[in-house]
Amino acid sequence: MKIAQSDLIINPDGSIYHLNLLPGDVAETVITVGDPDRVSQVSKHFDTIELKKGKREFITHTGFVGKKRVTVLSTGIGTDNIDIVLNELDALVNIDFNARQIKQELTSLNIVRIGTSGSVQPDIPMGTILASAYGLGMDALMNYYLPPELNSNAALLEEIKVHFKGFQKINPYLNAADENLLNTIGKDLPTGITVTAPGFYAPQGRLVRAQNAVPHFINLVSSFKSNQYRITNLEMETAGIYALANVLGHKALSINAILASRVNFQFSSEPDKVVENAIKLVLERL
Ligand SMILES: O=P(O)(O)O[C@H]1O[C@H](CO)[C@@H](O)[C@H]1O
Ligand SMILES: O=c1cc[nH]c(=O)[nH]1
Repeated sequence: MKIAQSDLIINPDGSIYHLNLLPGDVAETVITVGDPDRVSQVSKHFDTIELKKGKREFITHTGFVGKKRVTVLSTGIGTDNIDIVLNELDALVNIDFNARQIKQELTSLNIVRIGTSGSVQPDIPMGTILASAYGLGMDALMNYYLPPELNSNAALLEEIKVHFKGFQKINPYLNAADENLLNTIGKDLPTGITVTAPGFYAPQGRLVRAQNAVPHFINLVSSFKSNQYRITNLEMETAGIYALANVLGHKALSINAILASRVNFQFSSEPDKVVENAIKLVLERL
């Protein structure tokens, strides 16, 4: 079946609508970062850079790290952007743009997010590099997709729903990291469940001037425990990446540079250093 022009939008130069990339511009290993300025912080470590493209907040550099072709791409903030990035990355490798049809042979991308995040556990201090074993979405993205069959954990999600039962406005979704990426790039790192929030302030329990509808949000989040699992940190993209990667058959891992300690009410005085550590760790382990 042909995919409609309104559903898969291809620019006059043959590039995909938002990412502004041509099929072939994307490597099979894709690093995503939220901040567009972080793209060159990553690609400055590449041995060669073959292309730099961008549109809006979606900046892409593709090049080589040793013999491995790697793309680094900024997503901007939030799972609404993740919807665009994951669908357009998938289309670039799995749709024939001329025929507007799904290819016979599908490509599974390795997608590694390098993001910043806030810890909700006292033993995970600022400066920690943490791998997300699970992404727990508190946003609405996955209300619009059929859930993935792989890498979900229905029993753990049920326990989480019971824990958050007083907070009826959300329909949380839970997806696991790719096991192989977790055991290689995430090797020996602290792990946990990463909560993906639909905002930075009240949706992550911050109080500035507007009053919070969920006043003890950090306590609620940090007190969840089930066997070896607990919620470790808060950010704004991981759960969407894990869920859509699983829906579309890609492999994903999120690496978090912990900049805030929400239990100690502190924010890092050297955020760039922490992010640089996370970038180097990921590139060494690709
Ligand atoms: O540093 P990045 O990757 O943008 O990630 C975190 O930082 C942003 C909020 O400041 C959100 O995108 C959050 O997920
Ligand atoms: O606390 C934090 C820090 C970085 N990014 C977030 O989304 N939250």
